[in-house]
Amino acid sequence: MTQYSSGSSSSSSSSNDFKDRGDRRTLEQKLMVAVRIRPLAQNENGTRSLHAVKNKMVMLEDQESDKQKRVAPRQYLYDIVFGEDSTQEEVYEGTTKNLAQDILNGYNATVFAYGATGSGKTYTMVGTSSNPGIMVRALNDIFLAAKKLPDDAKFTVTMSYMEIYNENIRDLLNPSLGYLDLRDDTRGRNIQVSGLTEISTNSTEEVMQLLHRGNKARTVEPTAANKTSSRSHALLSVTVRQSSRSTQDSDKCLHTKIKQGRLFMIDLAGSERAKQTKNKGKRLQEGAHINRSLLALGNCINALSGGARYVNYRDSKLTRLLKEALSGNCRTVMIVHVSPASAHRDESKNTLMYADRANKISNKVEQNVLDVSYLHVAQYRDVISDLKSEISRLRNKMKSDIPKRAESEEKMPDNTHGNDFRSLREKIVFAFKEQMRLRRKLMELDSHLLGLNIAAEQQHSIISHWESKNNRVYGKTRDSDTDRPGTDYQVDEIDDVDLLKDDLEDDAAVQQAWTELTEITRERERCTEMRIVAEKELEICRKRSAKLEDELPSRINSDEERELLALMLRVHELEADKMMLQSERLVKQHELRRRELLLLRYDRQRQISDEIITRQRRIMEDGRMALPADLQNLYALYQQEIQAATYVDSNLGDLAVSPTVSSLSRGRLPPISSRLSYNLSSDLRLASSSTDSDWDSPLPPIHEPQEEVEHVMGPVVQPLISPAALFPPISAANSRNYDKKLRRTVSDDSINSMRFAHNGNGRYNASGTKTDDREPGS
Ligand SMILES: Nc1ncnc2c1ncn2[C@@H]1O[C@H](COP(=O)(O)OP(=O)(O)OP(=O)(O)O)[C@@H](O)[C@H]1O
Repeated sequence: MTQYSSGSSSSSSSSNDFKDRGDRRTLEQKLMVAVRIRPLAQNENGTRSLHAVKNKMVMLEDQESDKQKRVAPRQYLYDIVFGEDSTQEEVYEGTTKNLAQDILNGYNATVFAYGATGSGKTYTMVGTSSNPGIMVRALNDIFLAAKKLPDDAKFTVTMSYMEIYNENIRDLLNPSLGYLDLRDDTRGRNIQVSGLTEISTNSTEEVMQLLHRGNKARTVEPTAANKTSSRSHALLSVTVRQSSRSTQDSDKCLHTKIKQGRLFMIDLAGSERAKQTKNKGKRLQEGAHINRSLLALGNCINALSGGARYVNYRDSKLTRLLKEALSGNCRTVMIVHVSPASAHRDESKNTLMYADRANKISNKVEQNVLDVSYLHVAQYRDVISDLKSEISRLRNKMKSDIPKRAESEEKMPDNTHGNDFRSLREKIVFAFKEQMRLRRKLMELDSHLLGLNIAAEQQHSIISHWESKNNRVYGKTRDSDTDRPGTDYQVDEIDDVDLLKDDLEDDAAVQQAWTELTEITRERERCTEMRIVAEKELEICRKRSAKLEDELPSRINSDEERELLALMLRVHELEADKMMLQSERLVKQHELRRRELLLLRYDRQRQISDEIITRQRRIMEDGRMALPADLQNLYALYQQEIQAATYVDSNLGDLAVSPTVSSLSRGRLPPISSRLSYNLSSDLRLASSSTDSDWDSPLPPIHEPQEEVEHVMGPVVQPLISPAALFPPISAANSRNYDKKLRRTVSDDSINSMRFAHNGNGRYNASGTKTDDREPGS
């Protein structure tokens, strides 16, 4: 299943607005419109109605009637205009060359050729063997650029090629599959062509052969307007995926950076007028389908250029597939083709106007970089793409070597052959099933390892929290071994037996976390060993499959057998699709867990910051220190933030008289606490201030935390696991009981909610239930 969602692209244009979002770069990208004017054909009588002016403008001559009225010729401005004598190389360099590099940098891009029938679209996109077009040149450049990548970067190119003919999708790399379904979710996103052949290769020659094969399979018919008129829209998709492994961190996790870019190259069928093409019957019906889908495309372009809030992409399969290119995360180049001949003036004018509207469309594009900080997530996609290559190799084997088959037919009596074929088929099915089992096992082990890494991080956070809390509150010093379980704290001064009891309980909590951590580490080692064994088994299985594949061509004896095998491969393909969906779900689940952990960390940091502010404030109030102006400004900003959050949180209706403004105008700051009423600031200062002084503090009152975690900064985004479940408020005056309560929560809820239950045998499973001892993937 091929996905046509989330894409992006970059641009070399300096006018683009790049924003850095951490690792990802986002930019506002205008749809680039290029115009190519094809040379006059021999049968066109030599008069021209349009020509290029200075690579940016097309001048459209008047009609005879306008000339008499002395109407000025129309001028159209575009990003770039190629005149009649432009070469294939110039067009490629001016429109697509930069995209090839962008794809390697993890951006998505689309180039599509638009124009009336016979205007030169296929010439630009496909070209001839002596003068290749954009598709071949772009693929060549992608492979050349990939060769320059560092050796440790893993690089794969996957391609698919399809056509939309009469609103039906056909696989050009495997036309025998018949019509394919287009699927998307209810909101029209994640568009997928089910069952489309995706071939993964690192060989330029193979890609060129595939492209040639696809072009030969395309529906092309002669019409009065064009001897080789394309009767379908052809869509070539090239996906480049790079993963580079970098440093290992203290947890021995591999950090993998994955960049994925996709280049979509589309040769649209030409818009046509029945009068000009003189089409009848089947040709006329094709023309109607072509025009309808181009009309849908035109409507989308109109809506987008006019800034419409709703754009209807659902009118044709073409627009559904182009949705991302037109309005999503994708850099898009539209190459508009026109004939200069006077006879085609009206069509050319329509096309130029169409292009003019498209000129106003812009997209937000983003680099597709996934920083995978956990072990092996990157392999999910590899697993699926390996499976798909396996299937497509088998398919190719089925088709090749027919002469050999004929020879073997003569040698073998009928029933021997039947048994032989059956046994081979069974062996292939078995080998494939075995591969699927092992790959699934690997995937599940990886997923389990990811979960263990997250659980380990969580335990580290718990340990670090309790330890820092003890050091801070009771001024204890730790000996050098406290990082390990079973270590005693050195207590300087203890005059309270209860405190000592609590200390011991804290210590027990830390110890428990350490115990959990040791078990997690043990489980991690066990899984890693299982993984190594599974990988070895898979390698053996793959070799066995390859041997069976080699035998295949000589064993197929009839079309029925071929069909049977094709059916079997289809089943395998669907299995692979299913596995892909499962793997994507796993990746999403892990991403969610990772974000939960991140939220917990941020919340912890925020609590520490609040504590620092509160303590510093106490010192300032006690010492009656004057506030420096810049700090006062910062407090004002802080106050505004809290109010904004409070407003959203509690839907406070009437904030007409802003306390911030009124308090600041009196040179004082309003209270910090969001729960405090604004017009009682002086009472509140008395109620919540840390001192009994009548000194009029310029600082906001201190907010005393209550039993539950108070969010001084206003409402926080709640992670799926409440931060309170992991970290108690540092500043809680009566935190001892609360701490005890939390400790229980830490060891039960947090782990449970991360869905890692500890079973009786000291093993963790990812299901969150105390079930049996089954190995992942078994
Ligand atoms: N720039 C060019 N230089 C030389 N020949 C060209 C050029 N553009 C187009 N041609 C020739 O014009 C004819 C029509 O071109 P082409 O088939 O590419 O048109 P098309 O727009 O793809 O038409 P259709 O929509 O009917 O498929 C072909 O014979 C092609 O070789």
